[in-house]
Amino acid sequence: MAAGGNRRETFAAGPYPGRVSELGLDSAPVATGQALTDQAHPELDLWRTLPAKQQPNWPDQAALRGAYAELSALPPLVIAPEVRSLTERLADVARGEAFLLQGGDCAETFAANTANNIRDKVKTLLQMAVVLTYGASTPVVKVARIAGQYAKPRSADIETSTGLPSYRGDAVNGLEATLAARLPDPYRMVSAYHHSAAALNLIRAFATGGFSSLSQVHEWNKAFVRDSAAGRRYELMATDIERALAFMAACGIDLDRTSELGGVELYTSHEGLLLDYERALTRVEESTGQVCDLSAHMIWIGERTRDLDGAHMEFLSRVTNPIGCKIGPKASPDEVLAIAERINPEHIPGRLTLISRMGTGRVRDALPAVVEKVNAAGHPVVWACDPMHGNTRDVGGVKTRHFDDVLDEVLGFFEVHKDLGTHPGGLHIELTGEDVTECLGGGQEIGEADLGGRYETACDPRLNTSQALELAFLVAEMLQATRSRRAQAHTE
Ligand SMILES: O=C[C@H](O)[C@H](O)COP(=O)(O)O
Ligand SMILES: C=C(OP(=O)(O)O)C(=O)O
Ligand SMILES: [Mn+2]
Repeated sequence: MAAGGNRRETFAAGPYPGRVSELGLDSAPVATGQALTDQAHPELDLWRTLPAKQQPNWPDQAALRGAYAELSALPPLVIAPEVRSLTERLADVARGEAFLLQGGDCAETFAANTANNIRDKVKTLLQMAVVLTYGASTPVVKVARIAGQYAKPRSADIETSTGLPSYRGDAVNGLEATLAARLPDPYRMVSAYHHSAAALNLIRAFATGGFSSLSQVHEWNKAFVRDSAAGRRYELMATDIERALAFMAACGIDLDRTSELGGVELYTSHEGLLLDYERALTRVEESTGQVCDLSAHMIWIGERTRDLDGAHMEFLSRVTNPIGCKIGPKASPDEVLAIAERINPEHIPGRLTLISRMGTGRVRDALPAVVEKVNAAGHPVVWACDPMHGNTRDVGGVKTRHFDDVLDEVLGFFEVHKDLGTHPGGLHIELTGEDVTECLGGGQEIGEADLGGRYETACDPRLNTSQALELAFLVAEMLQATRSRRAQAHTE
């Protein structure tokens, strides 16, 4: 590929108007902190020559270069061996030997990046994971949307209600409804890095301390089942889990030791939207030469930026992290196969997770052809279901989702995989550990009139703790059914 030649071309689109050379991308040595291009790895900057959707219009290009230089010099947030171990875990999912649980905020904010919020989110995710582990009788790979989910793609550049530029995540601009707050500031990417580092520090402590031991997480689940009307429906399964744990303890398994490694494995993820941020935190491992985006373990490409000839696909195809790609109802089977070929030409199991987000009305008719096509080509993908983004609705100007729609899309996803004999590999959920009132329904029967109570999201409506746990219990039942069907087929 004529990398050098391409970089001198005029940008077709994207955040940098003018020629690359005018920005000093191809001349200044990296060490000065002025360059945006790594002279040793020009292929990692090829994306700059392609149209990049959903990038902020940074008003100050010098500030962008400054922020980029600062980020490039900072230590990575995660390390390459962790990234590789997540790929291995996801390979287990692709083989049908594990289940993926990915969840967290739609948009993290700096203000909500507090110890309690982080604790409660991690707690909810771990509680869901224990229930799902029981349902699936396989390990659950836990990946949080946390410590970096600070950039948002938006439908409109201008917010209708205020006439202001849309909020694009705390890494870009502020949520406050003033023109000054909504102006993109590249140094917010540096703040996002520091907030991510602080969150990760706490998450790592939670993961290794007694906080996340199996018996502790089960105690929380017992409290949910005992103390809430929504939880009481799941008493039977909670009792079964209790029995299973008692059996393990009787066998001498220490439930307070969270794993052989002495800690629960919790990985981080976010949408790889801001390519300058992702590029600045992409590093080449000295010992292996492996290129990793060390801003998180897993990075996903959104529904709005997954164009095959776009900058996101170009850049993220070059990092070796596990990559997710959102697949909406309009994606054709050929297009999805092309995405698989592009991201994972070597068919590495665990490298690619296809996250369908079709909507409850479409999943049953749109997903089968996609799964069949990718499967027939022998791609070892993880099939995950995001039952949130295809089910957003407007109720009196408030964005919400109904629990029944969320559940029905998951049900449809399981039905499709059952019919095709493929593994319904995972769930991708927007959730919080707080008792918010952003999604309708669930055992608490949140109604339209309740939405105003605690509607706190900076972007999309999230399941609250109770709704998230209910979903886990219901999906665990679906997984149990899948398991007994498999066992039956085995004996026939
Ligand atoms: O999280 C996903 C998208 O950023 C979000 O759904 C876009 O929302 P919008 O349609 O309000 O811009
Ligand atoms: C933007 C998101 O989803 P999608 O790309 O599927 O719309 C998201 O996951 O927050
Ligand atoms: Mn969202």
